[in-house]
Amino acid sequence: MRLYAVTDRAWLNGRTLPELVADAIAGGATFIQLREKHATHDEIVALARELMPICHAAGVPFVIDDEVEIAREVGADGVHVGQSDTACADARRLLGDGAIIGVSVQTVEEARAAQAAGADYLGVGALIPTPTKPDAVDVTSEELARICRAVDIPVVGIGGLRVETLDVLANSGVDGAAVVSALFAADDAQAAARSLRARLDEMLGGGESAFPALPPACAALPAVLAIAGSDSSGGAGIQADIKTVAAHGLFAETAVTALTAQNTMGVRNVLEATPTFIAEQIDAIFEDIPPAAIKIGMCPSAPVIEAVADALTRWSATNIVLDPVMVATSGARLIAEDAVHALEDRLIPLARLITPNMPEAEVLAGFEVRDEKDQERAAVALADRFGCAVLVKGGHGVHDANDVLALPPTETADVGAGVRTTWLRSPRVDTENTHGTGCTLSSAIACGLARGLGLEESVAAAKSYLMGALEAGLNLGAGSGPIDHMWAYRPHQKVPV
Ligand SMILES: Nc1ncnc2c1ncn2[C@@H]1O[C@H](COP(=O)(O)OP(=O)(O)O)[C@@H](O)[C@H]1O
Ligand SMILES: Cc1ncc(COP(=O)(O)O)c(N)n1
Ligand SMILES: [Mg+2]
Repeated sequence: MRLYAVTDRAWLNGRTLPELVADAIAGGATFIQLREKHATHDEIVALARELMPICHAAGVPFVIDDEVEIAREVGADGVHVGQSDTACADARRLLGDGAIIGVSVQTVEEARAAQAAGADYLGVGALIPTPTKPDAVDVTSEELARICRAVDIPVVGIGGLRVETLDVLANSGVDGAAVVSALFAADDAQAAARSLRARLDEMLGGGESAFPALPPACAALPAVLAIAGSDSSGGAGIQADIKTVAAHGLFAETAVTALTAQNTMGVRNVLEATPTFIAEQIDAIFEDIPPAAIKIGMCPSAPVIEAVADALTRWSATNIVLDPVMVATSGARLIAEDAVHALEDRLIPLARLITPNMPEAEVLAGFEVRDEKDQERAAVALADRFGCAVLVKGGHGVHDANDVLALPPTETADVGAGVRTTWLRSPRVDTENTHGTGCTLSSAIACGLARGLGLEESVAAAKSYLMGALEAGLNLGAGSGPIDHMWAYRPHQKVPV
C-alpha cells in the first residue's frame, strides 16, 4: 500500500476522475480509494463502475470511502471507514472475509480496537497542518510510530502529505502514504505520483512489487520479439516470453529456434529449427511489424546462432536483450558446448544487455562466480569485454536474490568514465517454483525498453514484476513449477503488504 491515492474531484479543470486515476496508477499509485462526501448514491455507483476496471487492469485494489452498501453493490475490493462511520465489524459482516477493510484511527487504543474488529489496514492522521487547518496536527510522528508498533496490520499515514513533507513518516514503521491533493490537485498527476512513489521507496526501502501500468489503448502497440525455444509445459521459453509481453500490455512476436519436450521435472527431447527457417521467421517479422525490442533466449547450436545474428544484422535490430540460456533450472543442457564461442563472437556483440545467471557468467567470464564479489567482478569484466550492459543474476546464490547490473559508458552518458555497477536486491522467495524466471525477467526488460524506458529503469521494473509473479505462489507440476505471469490481474482478496 505504498502510495495510497484518495480521490477528490475539486481540481478536475476539464479532466475526468478516471483520467486522473489512470495517471496516478501509471505514476506508481498502488491503492485507490474513491472518496465522495457530497455525491448521490447513483453518482458514486457510476464513478465506481468507471474506476474499478482501470484499477483492476493494473492490479491495484479499489475501495470506497464510508459507503459499505455501495461497495457491496458494485463489487469493490472493500471500504474505508472512519470512527463515526459504519463500524469495522459491521462492514466485515456485510462484505465478507475477502473484503479489504481500512479504518481511520488517531490513537493506539483506536488502532488496537480496529485490528481486533478485523481491519486489514489503518489510516493514521492528520500528520501535517494543512492550509485550511494550520494548527490542527492531530497525530504526532511519535504517536504514529507507537500505533505502528501496537498492531501487525499495515498502516498508512495521511493528512497534508506531499513530497516535501513525507519525511514525517521516516522510521515510523508505516507501510506507505495516503495522499489527496498532492496527486489530484497536481497539473500532472502521473509525474506527481512518480515523485511521491520514488521518495517513498527511497525512505521505506525496496518498495512493494509495482506492476508496470498498461499503455493506453492505441492503434499501434509496441511489439516485442522473442527469439527463443518452445517449452511445452508453458512456464519457460517462448511461452513465458509471450505471457510476459502480453501481461505488460504489449504485442508479442516470436521466432522459434527449437521445440523442447519439457515439463517441470526436466527436458526430454529437443528438436532444432533449421537455420534457414529461423531466418525466414525473423525476416517475415521485420518486413511487416518491426519490433521495438527483442529478447533472445535459447539458441541451441552454432548454426542457429549464426542465422539469428545474420538476420538481426541485416535488419539493424536494436534494443536486444540476450539471455545466454545454457542450462535449464531443471539441470538440462540447452546449448551445445561448441556454441558458446559463436554466442560470444556473433550474438553478444549485437546485444544492449546480456543476463547470465551465475553458472553462465562463470562460463563467459572464465572464472568462478560463487558470491556477490564474484558476481560484480564478472559483470564488470563482461561489460568491459563486450561493451554491452551485463546483469549477473543471483538466483543461484545462497542468500537473497540479488542481481548486479554493470553499465558501460555508452549507457551512462559518462564518456571517459569506466563501467558503473548497481545492485538490484530483493529477498529470496521461499519456493522451488522458479521455472522460467530467467526467461521472464529478460522479456520483461525488453518490454521496458520497447516502451521507451531507460535500461536501469527497465531492469528495476522487470525485477519487481518478477517478484510479484514469484510471490503469487502458483504451485503447478511435480518439479520446479512455473511462476504466475498474470499475477497482477488476479482480484485482490487481501491488502498487499
Ligand atoms: N527464489 C527466488 N526469489 C526471488 N527471486 C528469485 C528467486 N530465484 C530467482 N530469482 C530471481 O530471478 C531472476 C532469474 O535468476 P536466476 O535464477 O539466477 O536465473 P535463471 O533463471 O536464468 O537461472 C533473477 O532476478 C533472480 O534474482
Ligand atoms: C525452451 C526453454 N528456454 C529456456 C529455458 C530456461 O529456463 P529458466 O528461465 O528457468 O532459466 C527453458 N527451461 N526452456
Ligand atoms: Mg536462465
